[in-house]
Amino acid sequence: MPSPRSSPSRRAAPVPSPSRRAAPVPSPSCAAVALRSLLAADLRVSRRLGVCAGERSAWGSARPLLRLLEVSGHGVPWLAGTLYGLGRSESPAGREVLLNLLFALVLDLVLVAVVKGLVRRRRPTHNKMDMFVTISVDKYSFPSGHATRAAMVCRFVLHHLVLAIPLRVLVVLWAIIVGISRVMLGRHNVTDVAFGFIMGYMQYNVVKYFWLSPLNAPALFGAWNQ
Ligand SMILES: CC(C)=CCC/C(C)=C/COP(=O)(O)O
Repeated sequence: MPSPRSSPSRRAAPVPSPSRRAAPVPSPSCAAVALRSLLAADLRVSRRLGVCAGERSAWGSARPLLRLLEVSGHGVPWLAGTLYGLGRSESPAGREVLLNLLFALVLDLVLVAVVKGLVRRRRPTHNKMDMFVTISVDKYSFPSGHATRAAMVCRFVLHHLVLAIPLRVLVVLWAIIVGISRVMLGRHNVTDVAFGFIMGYMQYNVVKYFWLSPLNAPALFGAWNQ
């Protein structure tokens, strides 16, 4: 006996009333598709370029050298060196430059922490978290703090130090290599470093705009010059 359930009339799907039909899924915008493709390509390329991500990686033997570069662009040596220079400086002009460099370095740390905290992009999965002195937001990778610092310091040094051409070239090369090494070490994706360079470059404009001098911060410089 066929069960009543299998009768064709009972199995026909009910036609939903117009008000109960599922809402159409909005198709992603062109910008969203482009962004998703860019990020997917970024992850793929960055993984390939992470050739020093571990001792056993393709270029693992170069890792100690790249970690040295990592320290050269780290906030601690830059802050410590600037404070030391400020303590030793005997010329008002030198003190002015170093005080503004200190302001630039602190501004960089704050802005990078804010953006990292907002974006919360995780570091690449192939990164080994064995970095020299980090703060809590450094578990995030966007933007690269080394890239922002390198670009900003590079502009700062080129504007305020009188250097021979070979040294100027060396400063620019250092900034570029610090950025590239972040991807090779597996610390960052390419877009973290690219955005970091742009952000650091623009941060220098902020430092230039708010340049501290005896004219606009007489109390600061007056206290120092006594
Ligand atoms: C603790 C201090 C003073 C600075 C932290 C510097 C640091 C670890 C930045 C992270 O750089 P990346 O974003 O390039 O990995």
